[in-house]
Amino acid sequence: MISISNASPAVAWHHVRKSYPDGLEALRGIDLAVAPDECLAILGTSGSGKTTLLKMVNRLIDPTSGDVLVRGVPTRDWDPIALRRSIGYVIQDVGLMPHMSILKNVGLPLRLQGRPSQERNDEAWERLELVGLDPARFATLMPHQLSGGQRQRVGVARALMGDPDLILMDEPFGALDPITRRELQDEFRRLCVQLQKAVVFVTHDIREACRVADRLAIIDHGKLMQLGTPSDLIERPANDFVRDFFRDAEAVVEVTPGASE
Ligand SMILES: Nc1ncnc2c1ncn2[C@@H]1O[C@H](COP(=O)(O)OP(=O)(O)OP(=O)(O)O)[C@@H](O)[C@H]1O
Repeated sequence: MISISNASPAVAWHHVRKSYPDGLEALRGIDLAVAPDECLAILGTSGSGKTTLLKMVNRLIDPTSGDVLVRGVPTRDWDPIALRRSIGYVIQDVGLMPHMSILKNVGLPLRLQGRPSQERNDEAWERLELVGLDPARFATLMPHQLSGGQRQRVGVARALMGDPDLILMDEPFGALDPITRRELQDEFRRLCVQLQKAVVFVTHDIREACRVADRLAIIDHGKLMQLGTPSDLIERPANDFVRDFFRDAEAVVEVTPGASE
């Protein structure tokens, strides 16, 4: 599924460093690239710099030095609003507008682009179908009438509005029970294969990363420890940190789409 060699990256981090004003070095020289049809998981322990890395893509955070390129253009040359509107973004608590129907919530990105309501509603209807929510039932419901898993699907539907070629997700399945979480992970994996978009997602759950992503970037204390497919990392860990991360590798391999390829 990955075509890294013959396609320019959807996102690339070049020598990226980030120091916060209190002196903390959150990222210490990251080089990483995501192919246009690749799902990359950024994995690491709490505080390792995952979210900082992700938020640089849509310019919620700028690097202290180095470059982040989106579609070949450094983020500092992108207008932040135009950049954000061109990228789908899914966050853990989804952030739905409580007083808007599900259809209107999903249609919001197109509303911000000033697109007519019929067009917004038609596309939102299609996106709900795509994420497995029957629009005839869900379109008119309000967010509080949905379960956590259903709200998460709405978040994914909204991120797909306008057909972005790049989607960012920060712990998208974090707040769900294990069964719903697994179901959504599998469905999201199917969507990734079907839609062939660049997806970058942050998680600290190794099983989730192996289940959903093509490649994993393991970071620790702001440094890239290893980048590779799940089977690369399991079979050839670059160091003890990565080996420890995969301590229960046998169980991980069982759930790994790429591990047996
Ligand atoms: N605005 C800030 N000011 C100072 N330090 C910050 C700021 N934002 C993040 N940090 C620090 O940078 C480091 C990396 O944070 P980041 O949120 O990227 O980690 P993470 O890997 O996503 O963690 P988690 O899994 O717990 O969300 C942490 O030590 C954090 O405290």
